[in-house]
Amino acid sequence: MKKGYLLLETGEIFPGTLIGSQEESIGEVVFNTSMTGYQEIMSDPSYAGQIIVFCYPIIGNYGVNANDFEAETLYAKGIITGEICNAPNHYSSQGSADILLKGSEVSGLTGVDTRELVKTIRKRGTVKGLITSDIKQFPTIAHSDFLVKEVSTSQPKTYENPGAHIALIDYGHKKSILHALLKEGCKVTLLPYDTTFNQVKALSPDGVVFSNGPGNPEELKDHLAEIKMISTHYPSLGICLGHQLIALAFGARTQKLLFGHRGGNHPVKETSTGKVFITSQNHSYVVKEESLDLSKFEVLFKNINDGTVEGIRHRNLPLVAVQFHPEANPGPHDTTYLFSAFLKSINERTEVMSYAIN
Ligand SMILES: NC(=O)CC[C@H](N)C(=O)O
Repeated sequence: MKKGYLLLETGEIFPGTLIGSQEESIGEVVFNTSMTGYQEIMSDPSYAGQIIVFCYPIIGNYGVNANDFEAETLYAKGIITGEICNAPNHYSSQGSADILLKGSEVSGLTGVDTRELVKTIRKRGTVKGLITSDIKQFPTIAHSDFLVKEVSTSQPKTYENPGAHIALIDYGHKKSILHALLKEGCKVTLLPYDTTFNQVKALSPDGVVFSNGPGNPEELKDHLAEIKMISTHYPSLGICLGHQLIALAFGARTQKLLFGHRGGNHPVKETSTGKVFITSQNHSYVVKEESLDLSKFEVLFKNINDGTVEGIRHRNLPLVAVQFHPEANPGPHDTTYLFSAFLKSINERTEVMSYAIN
């Protein structure tokens, strides 16, 4: 048991015991309030560059297994827990969370006062942190926010199925998004983040999904013109980073929240009906409502806790984008209907429809 620390760039020090690779690691410290789903959270590529603090006091009690990964590897920079369970008990368990961290070369810290740490982040906002075995000066390392390239597929990959053909633009997709589309019977072609309109056109897909992903959406500003062309010409669904990119592409702006929304029980309200859905979320940035062109878009969902934009719909195009994760995993399945609604919008699209570029 090796003693370690989480040093925050704002000066606070949180002692604990090193777990996982036990290596020194620096990242943006964010917290997740989900009570379950630690394996899916740890393997969600949207956490690239971040150190995840689990608010739930014990992590690892039901182990990890081959089916619950959201990506091939873990991209997070570290894991912080109150307690980690090294004797998991579940019929599907194939190993412990600590062994997974070690095998994936991800560092971590357990035995940390996560309540105090979360209160600190809520006060300070998201800050950088260093997992280390000794207390030292906080390093000044140039930090890149352009993480999408690291987590996106480098080559197109096709998953055959008899249904509608969906191009899934991969900014660091969670496998659950791919699986939700395959479950709808779709053929899916996974495409690199920098795929152009002409490359999409060459595939003649029936629709396009813009995936989740890590970092600041503004880092992808060079791709916005292509994103606008693609989402103007094909029925499109944006999820999380994909939602932010669509909003930016149509001239809106994004801003960083003080400490983001990460958890499995974020309530959102459908503005047209007042109906509330409980959603899974993981994001730092939001679309600024006042920057949306309301003659072209309507706000489809709003977060009940802080009133931020959780979804938008184009008034004339079959284009919907949501800030939360309809694919869940972890989290409630209240909004999985958005995938079938997307497929419906594709099937109802008639040949004569032609969309003017907005
Ligand atoms: N899950 C995501 O796609 C996250 C989007 C973006 N990186 C954010 O933090 O807001």
